[in-house]
Amino acid sequence: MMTIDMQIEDVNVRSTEVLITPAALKAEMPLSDTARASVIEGRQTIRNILDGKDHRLFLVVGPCSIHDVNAAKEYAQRLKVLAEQVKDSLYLVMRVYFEKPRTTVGWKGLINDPDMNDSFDIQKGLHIGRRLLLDLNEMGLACATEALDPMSPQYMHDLIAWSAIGARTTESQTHREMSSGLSSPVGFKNGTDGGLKVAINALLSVRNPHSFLGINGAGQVAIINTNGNAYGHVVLRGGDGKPNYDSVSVTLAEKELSKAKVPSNIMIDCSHANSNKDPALQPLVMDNVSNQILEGNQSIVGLMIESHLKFGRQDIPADLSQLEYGKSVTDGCIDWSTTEEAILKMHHKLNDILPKRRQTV
Ligand SMILES: O=C[C@H](O)[C@H](O)COP(=O)(O)O
Ligand SMILES: C=C(OP(=O)(O)O)C(=O)O
Repeated sequence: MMTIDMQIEDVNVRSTEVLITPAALKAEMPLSDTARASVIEGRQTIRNILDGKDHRLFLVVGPCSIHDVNAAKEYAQRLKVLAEQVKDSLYLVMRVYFEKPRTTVGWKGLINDPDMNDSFDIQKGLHIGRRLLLDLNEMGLACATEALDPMSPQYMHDLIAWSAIGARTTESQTHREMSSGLSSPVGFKNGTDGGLKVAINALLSVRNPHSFLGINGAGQVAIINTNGNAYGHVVLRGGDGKPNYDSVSVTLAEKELSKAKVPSNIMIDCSHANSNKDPALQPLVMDNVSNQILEGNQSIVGLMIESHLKFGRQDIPADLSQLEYGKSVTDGCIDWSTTEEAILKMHHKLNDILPKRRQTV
């Protein structure tokens, strides 16, 4: 005889667990005056670059993902020194990615599984993430992240100067709605197939007010009513096995942005499909972008570089004591000395020309 399962709710839900509220996490780790100043300066500098009021390029540079706070802090100390050296031409923002969108499955980042052992201690992940962002901002480094889970900005966006919406979520209404309320500028990647239309549609959506379901600081389900975010821009990351950082692709992107009547602000992601996922190719992309600027490009405002202390990537071992310090556990990265060399080269190449371009005031 056929047995019928009468359960109609939570059929596929194993369990739920109540989390700390955003307000309680912030009360445990409040924004210090120094960190606040760093966030304000970071956001305003990037807005000024997007508005053509600051001649510099902004570079989002750092590990593909953060899994080890000590390595992230060591990286940050080096980046801070470099940022000072190149500050006349390049504004360096540290890539502090805690949430990884996966093509299928895999480790989803420090917030989701901080112990990297499928224990999914999100409560711990939120604490570690907020603490690290506070520490980095207190060092005077502006931080960038990918806004993936629509709830996590409530916990730490007050410490973020620039956000990305990734290639897998640029077309998602949920992510466009969330971005319309984010306090930082937001870069929308082109789709994984290389299509730019989804990112341009995102810009047209995100600049408008939205009302949607979310959580408030007290952790209550709420209607979130937003003003719209005027500081959206596209990020070219290549796709479908082809790059799109070259001057022809950039010119085509400019034409599409102009047709959509949105500002011609383009960021180039030197990694992902623009480097065919070979991190060693990223400095070549950086150099090509420098040459485009020397030859008169007016639309490129920033770059993204995946970089860590050590070159390459590693799989997460079952025995975590076997993890190699300072090496990515997601996409491959260039190492620190290559990063330093490539950024200094860009600075020396562009230092004279940048003050003469894009200035609106
Ligand atoms: O930047 C990171 C990865 O490209 C992205 O998270 C997808 O990774 P995956 O294809 O290894 O899942
Ligand atoms: C996931 C990322 O990129 P993309 O969305 O372009 O694949 C990333 O920058 O970490």
